Amino acid sequence: MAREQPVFLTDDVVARFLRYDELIPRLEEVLGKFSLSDSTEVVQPVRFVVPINKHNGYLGLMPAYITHEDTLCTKMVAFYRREGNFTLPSAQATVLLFNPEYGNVKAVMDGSDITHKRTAAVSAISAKLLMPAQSDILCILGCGQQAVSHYEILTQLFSFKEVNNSKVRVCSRRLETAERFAVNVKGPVKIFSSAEEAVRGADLIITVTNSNEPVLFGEWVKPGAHVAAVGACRPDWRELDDVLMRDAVIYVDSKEGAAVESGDIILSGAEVFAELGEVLNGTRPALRNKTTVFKSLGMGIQDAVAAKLVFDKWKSSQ
Ligand SMILES: NC(=O)C1=CN([C@@H]2O[C@H](COP(=O)(O)OP(=O)(O)OC[C@H]3O[C@@H](n4cnc5c(N)ncnc54)[C@H](O)[C@@H]3O)[C@@H](O)[C@H]2O)C=CC1
Ligand SMILES: O=C(O)C1=NCCCC1
Repeated sequence: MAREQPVFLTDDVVARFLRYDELIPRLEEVLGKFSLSDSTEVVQPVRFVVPINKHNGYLGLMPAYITHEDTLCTKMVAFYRREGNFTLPSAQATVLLFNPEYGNVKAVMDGSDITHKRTAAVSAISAKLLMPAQSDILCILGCGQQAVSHYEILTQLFSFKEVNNSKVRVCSRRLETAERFAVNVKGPVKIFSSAEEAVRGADLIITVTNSNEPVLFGEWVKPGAHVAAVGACRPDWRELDDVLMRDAVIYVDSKEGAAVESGDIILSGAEVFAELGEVLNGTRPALRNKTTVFKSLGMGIQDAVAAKLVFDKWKSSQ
């Protein structure tokens, strides 16, 4: 039998088929299974990272196999720490979806939309479980690609109050990035030039910066608030200071990943309380009344469920 050639799904096709309402339950299911102590269902090594020193970047390889869906997948993502007017986004991702029985590639997909949506969706799951029951104010630090997807899903799922003519506070290192963000998103934002002013009083704080030093300080954070910290994905990078890491209850996506990749965890010496998946599968509690941090690093299984969803929907549309 002749082998079928892989299909290439461009970013706009992926974006058309990837919907948050279908993605979120699949992420919840796979994260829950990943965090079961005897899980053999979900196989995912810690990301393998190759430094690209000459260009201040990294290439991350993110394979995963999910038995219950029979999904074999890997994402390759190159990411860069740089500021200024580069023509391309600071992360470039490609996803390969395999036929698990024979190992041939079924689909090659642009991984940008998958990366933006699955990361924001996982932060939204953390917010659903861990932010205060009455959460009025959302603050986003960083105004790049991830800030846009986080704004989209968080304002869709939760109703933040109109405070000073704005539901969402944002602050970025450069004012022009924040202004571009405000034009791009569909909805009101209030731009702050001081991160401290943006953060004080917020119930839900998202850090989506490419900083390698703290941008969020425990002293500014309202007791009981929830922080989803998405940047600082290298062992020597920080977004959060030691005070916040010491005082908050810390959740992560993967304990194994956090111990190797998260500068906020490694350098602060903070203890991890639980994986988000343990809350989802009922083995650890969601301490919503405390100040909580969800340290997100990104996982291959998140890309795998998203890629399978896209491929199945694309296939049935043919
Ligand atoms: N946890 C996860 O699953 C994932 C994490 N990431 C990480 O999330 C971060 C954001 O990703 P993108 O939005 O794609 O990057 P981006 O390069 O599009 O945006 C980064 C933003 O951070 C801002 N920034 C830098 N330093 C700042 C500071 N001190 N205060 C306020 N803003 C500051 C920049 O001005 C820029 O607006 C990156 O670190 C990336 O590596 C990306 C994908 C998945
Ligand atoms: O999970 C991902 O995808 C990424 N994580 C950290 C760095 C950029 C991409």
